[in-house]
Amino acid sequence: MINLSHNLAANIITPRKKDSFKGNYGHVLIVGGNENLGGAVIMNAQAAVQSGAGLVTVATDMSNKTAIHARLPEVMVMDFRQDLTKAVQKADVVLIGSGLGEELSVLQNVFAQINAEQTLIIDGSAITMMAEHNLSLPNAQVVLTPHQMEWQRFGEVPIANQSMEDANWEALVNIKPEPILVLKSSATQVYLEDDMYQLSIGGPYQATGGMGDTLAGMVAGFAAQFKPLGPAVLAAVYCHSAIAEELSKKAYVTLPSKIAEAIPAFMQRLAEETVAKDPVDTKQEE
Ligand SMILES: NC(=O)C1=CN([C@@H]2O[C@H](COP(=O)(O)OP(=O)(O)OC[C@H]3O[C@@H](n4cnc5c(N)ncnc54)[C@H](O)[C@@H]3O)[C@@H](O)[C@H]2O)[C@@H](O)CC1
Ligand SMILES: Nc1ncnc2c1ncn2[C@@H]1O[C@H](COP(=O)(O)OP(=O)(O)O)[C@@H](O)[C@H]1O
Ligand SMILES: [Mg+2]
Repeated sequence: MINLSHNLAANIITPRKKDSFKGNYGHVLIVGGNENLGGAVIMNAQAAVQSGAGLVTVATDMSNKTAIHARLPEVMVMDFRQDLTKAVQKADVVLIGSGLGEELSVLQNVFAQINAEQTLIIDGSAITMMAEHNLSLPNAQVVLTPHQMEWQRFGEVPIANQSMEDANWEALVNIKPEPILVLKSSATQVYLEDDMYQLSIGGPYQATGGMGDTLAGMVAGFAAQFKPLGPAVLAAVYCHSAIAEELSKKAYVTLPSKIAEAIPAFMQRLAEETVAKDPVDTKQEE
């Protein structure tokens, strides 16, 4: 077990190169939000944009379009019931499942289009549908972000056993291709290659709807910009709870949208630590 520490995040969030443009920071496609759960994709998208993804497109139920545009003018919107072939092809990272409800054909279409080089983050309703319909993972770089009930459904590990590392590894052995597992709870664990990382920050001020949707958007935004994928996921998980913990000093609950608003300033502080540690290198990049 490795403590998911500040340094793991600080090492990956580095200053941006002066001659870069949006194409260097990845295109995220978010697929989710049925007619009742559009807020989930707004929270995904807000977190992905604030994390610094170069471009963000949301494929969703069209009843969500005006709300998304009103909240997030940075984001492009399309109907998740149209052919998603081109949209998936253009994406570096696809996040599917937050607020997706029971839109099985949307899930199957994305699974059919994704390729082995792309990152696929699977959250919320997509995990529940995979369990209900016995779907396998597609061939992609997969990150699963279940809460405890979703992991019980898909990984078939009873919630009571999920604090036991071995029980989760046993379930992971049977899942191909091997995903990165972010098992969310009051003591979130990340299973990555042969290691389990334990988050020791965060708290019950995070127990509010949309908190996981915000995390999923951060994972997508970080995965779009920072390589390799594993450390990017760890950094997103750490920053999400570190921001919440900071906000909790002055707030009884830390709303997901407030966490998203605080992401750029928090990332800037971590990037400045890189400059302080390595001033010569950074100067050469200017
Ligand atoms: N504003 C929105 O549009 C929101 C949309 N949401 C979406 O709604 C869909 C359903 O997700 P839900 O998680 O609400 O419903 P689920 O039915 O998938 O999970 C909730 C059930 O799991 C149980 N549970 C046990 N341990 C838990 C744990 N550690 N964390 C959470 N639940 C635990 C709860 O008691 C409850 O019975 C997802 O796609 C999700 O992304 C939610 O994120 C809430 C906000
Ligand atoms: N008591 C708690 N302590 C720390 N983190 C918590 C606590 N309760 C919830 N969280 C965090 O909030 C998020 C909840 O995710 P999830 O249940 O998927 O939310 P939603 O689907 O409503 O967006 C996870 O990141 C989880 O770790
Ligand atoms: Mg969730």
